[in-house]
Amino acid sequence: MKEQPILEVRDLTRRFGLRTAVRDVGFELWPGEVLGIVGESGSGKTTLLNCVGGRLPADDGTVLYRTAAGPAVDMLALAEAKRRRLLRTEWGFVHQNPRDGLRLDVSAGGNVGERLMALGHRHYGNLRQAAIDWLAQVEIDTARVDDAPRAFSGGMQQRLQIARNLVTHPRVVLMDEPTGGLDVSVQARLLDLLRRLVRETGVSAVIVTHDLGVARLLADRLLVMKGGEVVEGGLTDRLLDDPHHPYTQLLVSSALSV
Ligand SMILES: Nc1ncnc2c1ncn2[C@@H]1O[C@H](COP(=O)(O)OP(=O)(O)OP(=O)(O)O)[C@@H](O)[C@H]1O
Repeated sequence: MKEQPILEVRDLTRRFGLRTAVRDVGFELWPGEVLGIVGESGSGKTTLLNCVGGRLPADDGTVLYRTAAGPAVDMLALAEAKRRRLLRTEWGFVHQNPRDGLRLDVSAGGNVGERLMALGHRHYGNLRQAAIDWLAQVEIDTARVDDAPRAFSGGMQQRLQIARNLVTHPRVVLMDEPTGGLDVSVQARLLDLLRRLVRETGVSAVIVTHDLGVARLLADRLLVMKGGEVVEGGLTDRLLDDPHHPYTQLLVSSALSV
């Protein structure tokens, strides 16, 4: 059977009052692909991601998702309960600030295990073992399994948020500046980890970042946004080595000069 995109976004538009934050944006995400969305601050990246991930209503457009069961559904037109169930069982969302994606007063193990519980897993020993396995995967000392993430460093919290998202084996993960707000050395380690995990799990991912270095390391393909619109898209190496649109040329040359 011919491979089909797992996600097809078409003509997505979102306005805030008179300002159009995202205008007629479309893209496809293929199975196992990492798509990076880059652009300067205010270009609409986060708004786009939030609309695709059901965190913000869109004014227009479709988000066609090919479900694990087979049929494609428009996530924006689904009944709320169905949409929530799919988001919980087949999607993940990694926030820039791990505090937005974790329960800070619940133990690290609980943060990972409760996602499995939400899918109906009940066996305590298995939940705990899965949590321990995932802490190890994201390089958190498993002796910290009972500690609350409030006491973790920013890098550890972010790795825990990633474990919490991946433990359920989602098919699509959306990430908003996953390495933003971290020290450069912590960022580098997290980037290596993310790169390994997306390869090993084969998850399809959309990653919003303003950092072209992050985009180059993680993304197979890039979309460049400016003023709410996509101005250029293409394979990461081609796009960064030979940008066609003047705005992309500016982004690339200013990233090289810092
Ligand atoms: N809740 C909101 N209310 C009003 N305007 C908003 C809101 N959220 C975003 N905007 C506007 O929409 C536009 C796109 O913002 P968005 O946050 O999506 O950009 P971004 O590319 O993600 O930027 P950043 O990297 O700084 O987060 C901006 O002009 C912003 O001011």
